Amino acid sequence: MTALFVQGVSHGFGRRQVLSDVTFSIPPATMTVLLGPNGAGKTTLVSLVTGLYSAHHGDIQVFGHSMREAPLLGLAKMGVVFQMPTLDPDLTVSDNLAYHAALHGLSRSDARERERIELERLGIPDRRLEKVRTLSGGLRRRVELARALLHRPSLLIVDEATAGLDVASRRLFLEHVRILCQEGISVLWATHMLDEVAPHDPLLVLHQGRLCWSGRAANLAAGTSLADAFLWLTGGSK
Ligand SMILES: Nc1ncnc2c1ncn2[C@@H]1O[C@H](COP(=O)(O)OP(=O)(O)OP(=O)(O)O)[C@@H](O)[C@H]1O
Repeated sequence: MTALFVQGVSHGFGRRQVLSDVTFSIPPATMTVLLGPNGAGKTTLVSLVTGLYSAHHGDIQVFGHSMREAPLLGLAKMGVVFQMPTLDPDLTVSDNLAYHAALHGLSRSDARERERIELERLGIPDRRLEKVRTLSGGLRRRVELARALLHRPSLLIVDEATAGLDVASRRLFLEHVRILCQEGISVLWATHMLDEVAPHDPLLVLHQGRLCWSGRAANLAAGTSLADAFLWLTGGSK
């Protein structure tokens, strides 16, 4: 079943049109990259998919659940790492995760077990009792990923989560997400960083609120570099 189906979505703020007739779908167990320059509309699209706003036009379905008609069913299937960090820095890692688990209706014992598994998976089992404020940016992002996975989502939305991380932390975070895909989770990865795209990734290029290309990244880069093709599509240069 299609993990995410976005059909004819348009949205704007006031008179400003930010997304125009965006249509795409995300197959199961792939990392689909939503690539676009600053201001292309990536975060607005993520906000619509995650139910923060309701799209003015069009339909969004998460595993067949309409985000307009049955948003709670869609959200139950979805984990999100937002562009802006949303952990409470004065709480411990464990308390941040427990709060999220409670929102998703997990029992305390289930939450504790899920926390153990996800912190272990992300290589930070020993940090659970530390306050988030004391962690590096890279570790905080990993905690946010652990939090997004607590309720066992089948679709993970990641919005420019590597911004501000050093090269090693960025690579590690991306590797963790790619492993999740191999384990069967579908991912929508929004970024403007070309080096985060792998040749086999399904790629969506967003420019000025319109999808201007979709297909395998390798096909876009065929005969040229991904950077040149991206700049050509988005009116940069080349
Ligand atoms: N709440 C809002 N009110 C008015 N305009 C907005 C709002 N949110 C976003 N915009 C505008 O919509 C456009 C798209 O913004 P958006 O943040 O979705 O792009 P983006 O691709 O995520 O950019 P970036 O890579 O810089 O985060 C921008 O011109 C932005 O100024």
